[in-house]
Amino acid sequence: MNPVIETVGLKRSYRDFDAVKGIDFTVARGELFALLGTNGAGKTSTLELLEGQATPTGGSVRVLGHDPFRERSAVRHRIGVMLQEGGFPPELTVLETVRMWAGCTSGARPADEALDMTNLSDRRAVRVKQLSGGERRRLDLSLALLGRPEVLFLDEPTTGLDAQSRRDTWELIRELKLQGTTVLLTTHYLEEAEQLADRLAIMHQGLIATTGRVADVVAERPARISFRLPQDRLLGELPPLPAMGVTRHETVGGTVRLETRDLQRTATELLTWAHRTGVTLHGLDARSASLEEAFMEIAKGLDHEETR
Ligand SMILES: Nc1ncnc2c1ncn2[C@@H]1O[C@H](COP(=O)(O)OP(=O)(O)OP(=O)(O)O)[C@@H](O)[C@H]1O
Repeated sequence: MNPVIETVGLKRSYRDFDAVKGIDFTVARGELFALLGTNGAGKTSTLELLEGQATPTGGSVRVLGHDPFRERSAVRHRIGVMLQEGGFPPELTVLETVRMWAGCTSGARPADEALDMTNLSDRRAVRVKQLSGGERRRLDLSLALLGRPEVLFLDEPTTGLDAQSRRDTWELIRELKLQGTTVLLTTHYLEEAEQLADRLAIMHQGLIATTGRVADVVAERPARISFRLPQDRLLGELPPLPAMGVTRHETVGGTVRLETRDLQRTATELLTWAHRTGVTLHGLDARSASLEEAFMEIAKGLDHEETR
């Protein structure tokens, strides 16, 4: 089946600065794809190309089988866009804003329905300038949903939302997905990507550093074990670390940190040794890699490569 979104060698430059340096990805119908990345990685620049707000410097982008910039009229009414900054007239009320937007949207949902979806119904008479930052984000989302879009572009949709509103928004996004909406989302909240994304890409300095399902991206990273040995014990007393499956180790401020690709084996051997020798491992902690670690390592690792 044809992908709903497809980029091939996509590039975007601002004068002589290359913000997006050639990226390839596809998003299938009904999928939620998350674009993550460090500040300035090129997420918004990419999103704007997908939304048809700008034309690529190189490569190509197709949305619903069309060039979103040149064939804007074929795409515009089938997509919903939530920008980072909505920029609404500050004097209009919430309801007036939604009605105004609905007037420019073919087949729009009733204004009340759109406000209900983002829990803004009780703020309908409030002027936009009086809304809190989080309420304004929810108004942005209501407007993006007005035209019942097949494809939804969400640029940091939950920035500034409190924990409850964030979870409500996640629930709404899940419901939209269940109804078949394809979603492309950028976020700085790794938990958001873990909760929602079918697949994700981590961008760094204009390139995709890694992409795949959350589990696949995390599986590329080592698990970690940390503990403190009693003062009269040395790390050298443990069985040979490579034989325990340890791929890297360090001791920082008395805490031993081990990395392993086989958490069960390394943890078992460590605990067996501790039991046999009667050693207490203080502050013992063992955990699989998280998306956050994958993210940090990518940002750190690529910076090292660049400064080499
Ligand atoms: N209009 C512009 N002119 C010049 N440089 C720009 C312009 N817009 C963006 N940039 C630069 O392009 C790079 C990518 O910006 P972009 O906003 O796409 O990053 P981002 O990944 O969305 O960042 P953030 O997470 O901070 O929102 C940044 O270095 C930014 O300064």
